[in-house]
Amino acid sequence: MLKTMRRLIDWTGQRKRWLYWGFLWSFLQALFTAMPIMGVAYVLKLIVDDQTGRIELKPILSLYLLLFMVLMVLGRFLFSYLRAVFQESIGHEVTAEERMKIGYILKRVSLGFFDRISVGELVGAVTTDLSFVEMYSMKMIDTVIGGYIGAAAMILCLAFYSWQAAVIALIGLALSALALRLMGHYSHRNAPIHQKAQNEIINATLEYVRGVAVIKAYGQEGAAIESIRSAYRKQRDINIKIEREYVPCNVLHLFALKASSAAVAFVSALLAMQGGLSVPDFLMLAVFSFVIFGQVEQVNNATHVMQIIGPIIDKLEKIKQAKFIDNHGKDQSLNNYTIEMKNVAFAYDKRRILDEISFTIPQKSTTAIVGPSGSGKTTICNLIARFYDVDAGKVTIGGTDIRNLTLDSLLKNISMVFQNVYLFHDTIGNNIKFGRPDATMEEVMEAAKQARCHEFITDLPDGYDTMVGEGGSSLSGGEKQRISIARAMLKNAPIVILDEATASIDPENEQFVQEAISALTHGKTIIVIAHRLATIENADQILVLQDGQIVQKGTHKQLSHEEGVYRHFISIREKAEEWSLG
Ligand SMILES: Nc1ncnc2c1ncn2[C@@H]1O[C@H](COP(=O)(O)OP(=O)(O)OP(=O)(O)O)[C@@H](O)[C@H]1O
Repeated sequence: MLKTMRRLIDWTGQRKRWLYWGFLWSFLQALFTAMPIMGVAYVLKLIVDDQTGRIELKPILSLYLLLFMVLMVLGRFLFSYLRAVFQESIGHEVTAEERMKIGYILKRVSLGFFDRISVGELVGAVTTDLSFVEMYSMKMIDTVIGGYIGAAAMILCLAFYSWQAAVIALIGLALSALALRLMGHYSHRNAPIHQKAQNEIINATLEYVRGVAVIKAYGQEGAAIESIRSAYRKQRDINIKIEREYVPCNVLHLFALKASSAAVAFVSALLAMQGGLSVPDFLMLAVFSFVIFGQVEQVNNATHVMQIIGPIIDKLEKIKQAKFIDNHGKDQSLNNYTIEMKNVAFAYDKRRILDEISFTIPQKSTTAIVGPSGSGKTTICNLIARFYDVDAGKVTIGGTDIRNLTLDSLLKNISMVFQNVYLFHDTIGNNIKFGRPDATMEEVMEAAKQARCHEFITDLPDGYDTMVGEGGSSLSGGEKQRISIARAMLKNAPIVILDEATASIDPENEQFVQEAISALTHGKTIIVIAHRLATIENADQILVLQDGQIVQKGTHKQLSHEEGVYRHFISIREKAEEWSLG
């Protein structure tokens, strides 16, 4: 627990000194809790002395007492307020920064990072995990450190009247610490299992929601729900196990403190009976024995929570240690957009996908990439946009190795239109604006007009303010495609990478989409994963990929006269297009 607390304190970074100030306020708060008790005992002593005729009390004393009490109460509330102000905002501030840091990191890592970490783990980290830390971290630090500081202040006051009572209180604290250590040991063992079960729940739920159409179509609700149920069962089991181990340790911890409180009261009574302690002092120690461990009693929760927070911090550290793909890049402007791949090799993990790939795409020309499914067409595009780094060889734009650019300075030159369009759960206007956030509404509409989607947008009841379902679920394939083209039009980057997804679009929509694409690509350097014969035939260059290698390169005219994959591919396409026309 102490290790996790130290990590949490370090985690607060620059705000660490606020925490330390908070500890000082906790100490003063405890003193201002103890002092009224001591004050009352003192006054009691005076009253007894007065009644036994040893002294004569002056009436003004009651006024002093009242003033003292009011001051103590005010002081206590003031320090409690200061402690809360100094400590409690830290958690919110640090987690907000942490979320932004993670967002920034995710923007700059390679896509391979997302293959190594599950969506559930990532979503869990920025939602439930960080919220947990936000809610509990500072409270728990305050409970533990504030609790022990408070107890130390009270024991100090006890020692002033009876060293025996102080020693007993210390023994009680030590025994409770032992029980807490045992609790920490169990929690430490269970926390990663708890975390894993939580990630499984998020993964299973996301999987279910994403695949709900397929699940319904195949009538497999039962099987899909089963994986969610199994995740919930695992979490239930680990929670029960945690509770079972927690309860005995907790009982031991509370017993040690309560027994020590009772022993303080008992020893004080003995001392009073033997004349070693006045009656008012005895009464005061008895009151102390009830309040001394007030906050320490709650440290049991902190021990448990700290053990959950430990693996969360591990996970956040793991995400934060992700290497930025553009660590060595510089912000540079490009003025030539000729793309070149030289002897490029690439593998996902260990599976080699591309080998010895070399080609040049002169600026303002169109290059079509064709090849069988899985041959690596999308992978080539991903390497040009530096979603991944090449394993060998290099990719240059305008003669500059793209590894020498920051991602921002590279990607501002590239517009991408993907086969699987993703639209955000936001208005249509904002989805288009994503291409250039500072664009005016007029510019958004102009891009939409060129992308042939203005009309259908204005036909919607809320026009550009129409909310799009997550992933674009409330629009047709062709509509989504045109909105994504409008987004790219607004960006107006000199290089356009296009996954020409025509298969899922009906002929009427296809014509609109083609018109939109022509408007987008006019005068740009274009790389297109081509499916339509017209695109392939009109390209300035065709790259034919097979088994991760470029097996043919040239214009349609040149390649049609060569024996090889291209001729075969074209004949299949011709048949397919005849079919779709027929
Ligand atoms: N993130 C990934 N991790 C591991 N393997 C991947 C990943 N993405 C793609 N692959 C594999 O790499 C190979 C090439 O994929 P790629 O998407 O580049 O092919 P493609 O030619 O564009 O295919 P299609 O025409 O079907 O879209 C495929 O075998 C695919 O399974």
